[in-house]
Amino acid sequence: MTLTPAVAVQDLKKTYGKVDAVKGVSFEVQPGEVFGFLGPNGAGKTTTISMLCTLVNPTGGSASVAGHDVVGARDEVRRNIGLVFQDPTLDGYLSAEQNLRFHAELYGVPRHIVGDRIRQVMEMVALWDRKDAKVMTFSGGMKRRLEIARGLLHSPRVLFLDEPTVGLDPQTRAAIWGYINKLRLSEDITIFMTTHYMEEAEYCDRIAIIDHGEIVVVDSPEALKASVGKDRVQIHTGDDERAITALRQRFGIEATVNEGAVTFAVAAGEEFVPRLFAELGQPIRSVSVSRPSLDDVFMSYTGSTIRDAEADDKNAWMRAMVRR
Ligand SMILES: Nc1ncnc2c1ncn2[C@@H]1O[C@H](COP(=O)(O)OP(=O)(O)OP(=O)(O)O)[C@@H](O)[C@H]1O
Repeated sequence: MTLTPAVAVQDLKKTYGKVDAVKGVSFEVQPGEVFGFLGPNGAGKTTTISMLCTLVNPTGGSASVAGHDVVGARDEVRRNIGLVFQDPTLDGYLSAEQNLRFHAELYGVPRHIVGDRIRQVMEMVALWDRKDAKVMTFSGGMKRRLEIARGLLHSPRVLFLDEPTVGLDPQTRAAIWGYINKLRLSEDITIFMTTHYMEEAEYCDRIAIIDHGEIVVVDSPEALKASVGKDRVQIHTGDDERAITALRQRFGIEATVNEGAVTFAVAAGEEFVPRLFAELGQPIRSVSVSRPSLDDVFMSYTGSTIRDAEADDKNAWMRAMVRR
């Protein structure tokens, strides 16, 4: 038996005037998966998620969510999805519980189960003891947790999270991920999320790397890291310039100075270290070898780091502003 994919996307496109925000992406998400879109600001993540949630009309291609077409069956799609977007849409003057009741009514959650369901989702994000407090008194992290609870209230098949932890401190981000992981165990749900944080992409079953409106590669974080095929070696030396020249001349390796250490990529890093000590001809004070990170994956598939890609996007935007 083949299951209907939770999300199926075929050559999906979105053009805003002259900007090709999404240039024909195709992928499938299986039921129960946590699937992430990883890419720098401006890569087209929000535009894609907005098309899947029926908030933006595609320019071309097709997509279905929980088996329903995002253009032809918008109401069915909406009934089957939960949304947590970057900008909070809670009513600060209402209590946490009132916000959820309002949403339950909007989504037609049957009256006789609303009370229990509200308690269940609020307990999941550890907010039940704050149910009567006005949302305006909540911290950013509490609001995001409440939004996740609200997104789950009507038991959606697919939960869409657009940058669920952006702007939150590391501790709160870790807590949000704790809730998301708990959620996978307790609810029969598929999670589709976007992020530009490498550490977050690690939590996903599979990720699609998206850059300039195109999917560059889709796979599990482990498989992607293995595909880079090289380890990262960092050495502390007495003279970085000389070490870099020696690496180039003796091994044909291009190294750079990164985080205060001479850094380069090489296959089977641990086996390379003894050769390095024997043949470099320069004093080495310390050495570390690490497996490739998702940063290295992004770099190897796109040719730049995610931070540099974001800086370029910001610069392009600033140039456009200056030209106006
Ligand atoms: N409503 C719009 N009108 C015009 N251009 C848009 C609109 N929405 C997005 N864009 C452009 O489409 C491109 C993709 O934007 P999108 O918001 O999807 O990227 P993103 O990867 O989600 O980045 P971020 O994380 O910053 O939201 C960008 O160049 C953006 O300026």
